[in-house]
Amino acid sequence: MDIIGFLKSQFICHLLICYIFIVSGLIINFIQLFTLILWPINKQLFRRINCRLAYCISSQMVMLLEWWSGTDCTLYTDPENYHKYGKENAIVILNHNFEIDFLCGWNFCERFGVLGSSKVLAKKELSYMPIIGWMWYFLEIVFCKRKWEEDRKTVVQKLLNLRDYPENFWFLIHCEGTRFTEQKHQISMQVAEAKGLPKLKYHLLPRTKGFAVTVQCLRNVGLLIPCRLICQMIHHNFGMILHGHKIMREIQEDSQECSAWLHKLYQEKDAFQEEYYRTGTYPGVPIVPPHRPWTLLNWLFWALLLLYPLFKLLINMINSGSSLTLASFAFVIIIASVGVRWMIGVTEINKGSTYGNNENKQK
Ligand SMILES: CC/C=C\C/C=C\C/C=C\C/C=C\C/C=C\C/C=C\CCC(=O)SCCNC(=O)CCNC(=O)[C@H](O)C(C)(C)COP(=O)(O)OP(=O)(O)OC[C@H]1O[C@@H](n2cnc3c(N)ncnc32)[C@H](O)[C@@H]1OP(=O)(O)O
Ligand SMILES: CCCCCCCCCCCCCCCCCC(=O)OC[C@@H](O)COP(=O)(O)O
Repeated sequence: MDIIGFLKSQFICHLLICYIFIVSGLIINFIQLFTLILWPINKQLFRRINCRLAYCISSQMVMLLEWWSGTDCTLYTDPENYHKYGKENAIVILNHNFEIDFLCGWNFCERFGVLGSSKVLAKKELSYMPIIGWMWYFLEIVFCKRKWEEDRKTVVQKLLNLRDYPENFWFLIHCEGTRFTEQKHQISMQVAEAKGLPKLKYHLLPRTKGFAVTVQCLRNVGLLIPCRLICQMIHHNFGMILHGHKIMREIQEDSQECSAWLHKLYQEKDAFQEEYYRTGTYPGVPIVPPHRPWTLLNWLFWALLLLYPLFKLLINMINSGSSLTLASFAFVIIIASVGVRWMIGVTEINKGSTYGNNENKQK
């Protein structure tokens, strides 16, 4: 194993990366709190500043993926539309099968320059998560309880608020509403059968209401939705598929038409996945969008800023020889490790919600 490989496997390095993430994240959350003063005076400035502050947090996780783990994500796309990515607003429909699909999504956002402003229709529980969840509050992320009767008003209102957002953004919807498990798949296929829809082999049945209101709220109100970004993600090499072409004429505003369009799309996605397992490739031209240095530079900035006081503190503590101080320090590290472990747990499917498991019984 080379020296870099050795460092990557060391717990102490993981601890330091987490330290930088937590401390910088909390500092940024704190600054975000102060930016609220701007909201009544200059809303657009508030939004622009928060996009940059959010970038400082989310880009650290992207740095981990692209620089630390050395992962590249491949885009299978139509080269004609490639130049539009990041230059226009878009609704992104991404399948939700894996634990780090959000990180691969962020990776593409970074490479197309929309990471700071990226948005998602996310479950409400994520808004309580320290650092990322709190950061999302300032980005005007749309949260839902996944109970349509309760969500209808708030989701529509939040979407309408985004009409005059001053930065280009991608709005992500995982239409399945939950991550894939065998049990959820079986139940959702029962629903598909009851609705007379074709069965899907690799996807849960999409929920259509969130998508329909997103299309309704973000069209004809100043926002362009020119690209149809349909992402397919696979587990073992983070390959992705994406097709982009004009959407305006294709998606109807009527909810029923929207719903039919979405079901057809998932049937197409299922066929792409089947094709991938058969041939090892997706339709479209594979492109790896170029790296940008900013995620690494941002991380180095925070590392320099925060590691120096940490080491100084450590040296002072060791010199002081006080066992109480050392014990308190060890206690803080244990608490922080448990906190990070809990945050990572949020991404784990086996700790996921029961949404989609027992719905038939409830409804
Ligand atoms: C180049 C580009 C490439 C890549 C870039 C990719 C992405 C980058 C972009 C942005 C990144 C930004 C941020 C990402 C970072 C992190 C975020 C990651 C993840 C967070 C995501 C989540 O939290 S997912 C969970 C929350 N989101 C959703 O649920 C969205 C989808 N859901 C909906 O739209 C729902 O309709 C709803 C939530 C609005 C309402 O929920 P409710 O449960 O009330 O649903 P419905 O009323 O729709 O359900 C009832 C209908 O469904 C039928 N039914 C019943 N059981 C099932 C079942 N098991 N499966 C399917 N359908 C079922 C039922 O019959 C009802 O039918 P109707 O005919 O009445 O509709
Ligand atoms: C430099 C970085 C250092 C990293 C150390 C800290 C790691 C912290 C990791 C925090 C990750 C937070 C990202 C949250 C996004 C999770 C999205 C997600 O996967 O949500 C699930 C829902 O969609 C559906 O939920 P289920 O109904 O399946 O249940």
